[in-house]
Amino acid sequence: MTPAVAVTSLSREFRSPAGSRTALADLDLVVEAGETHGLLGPNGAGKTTLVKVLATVLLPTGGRAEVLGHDVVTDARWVRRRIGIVFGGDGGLYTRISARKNLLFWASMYGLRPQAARRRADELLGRVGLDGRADEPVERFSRGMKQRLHLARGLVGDPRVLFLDEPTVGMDPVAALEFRRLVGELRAEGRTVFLTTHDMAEAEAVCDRISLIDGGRLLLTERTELVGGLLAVGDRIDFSTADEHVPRALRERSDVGAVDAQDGVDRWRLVPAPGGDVGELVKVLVDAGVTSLRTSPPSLEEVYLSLIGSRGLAI
Ligand SMILES: Nc1ncnc2c1ncn2[C@@H]1O[C@H](COP(=O)(O)OP(=O)(O)OP(=O)(O)O)[C@@H](O)[C@H]1O
Repeated sequence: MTPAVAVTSLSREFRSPAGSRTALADLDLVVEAGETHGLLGPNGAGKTTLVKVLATVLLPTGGRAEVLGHDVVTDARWVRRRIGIVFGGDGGLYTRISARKNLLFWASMYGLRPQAARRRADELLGRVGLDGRADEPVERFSRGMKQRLHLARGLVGDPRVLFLDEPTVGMDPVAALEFRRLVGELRAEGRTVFLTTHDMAEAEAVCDRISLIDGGRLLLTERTELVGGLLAVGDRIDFSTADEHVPRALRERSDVGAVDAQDGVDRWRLVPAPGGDVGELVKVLVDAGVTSLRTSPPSLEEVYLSLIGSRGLAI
């Protein structure tokens, strides 16, 4: 099947009198059709630039990018008709008019007749939970409500591929949860969702695969559930004990990397040292009388911090 996104040796330089800056450097990436793919990376990594190139908003300076098998430069019109774009902020929304009128306007831009446009607007307003405020000017909306309207706008053209740049910034936890449900629905409808996020829990919850980029280069692409296995350390072991000698004694062992107190009464987390045998450590813990043992692979956040580390602060 033709991939939703295929990027080959893609580069993008920004030139200015002060010098040139490489936002994307020789990037290769494939996003399969129907996949929900998350793009992670520190500030300035090139995430927005990549999404803009794929969405035909920005021209690449080298390499090639295709959406659904069509070149984003030479076939930009074809691509535009099949994608939806959701960028955060106020841009792209007409704030003096209502949410409904915004959607009707965008529906007319996609060539929908008035009746079909009204139906689409109603359906989308309900889908993003704005039906109760549909006729208020957007300038009265909170940031999260504007973000939800952006989402609705991105869906007006019934896109096969949806690009979302930081889609849940400004959403409250309930709206963010609703957003995850919505992404699940879009996925079930066979749409491809390509999203950038700084929210690791969100990426873990909604993405089939994750790509990590830094300095305009691709560091890795992996299935979300396998990302934890990329760290050359064993599973974490969570346990409960009221006996403070237990964590202290564990820290003395050469096969233990760290033992840290966790949220909750008498909860601890043991991280094995590289090469530490998780099975052996579990036995040690059982013999020490701990309770509520649970092992889990390293989280996406741990992998991210381990791979990107303090580079995330050096833009
Ligand atoms: N219009 C522009 N002119 C000059 N440099 C730019 C422009 N847009 C982006 N850049 C530079 O390109 C690099 C990548 O920026 P980009 O916005 O793609 O990063 P990002 O990964 O989306 O970051 P963030 O997580 O902060 O949103 C940065 O160094 C940025 O300063």
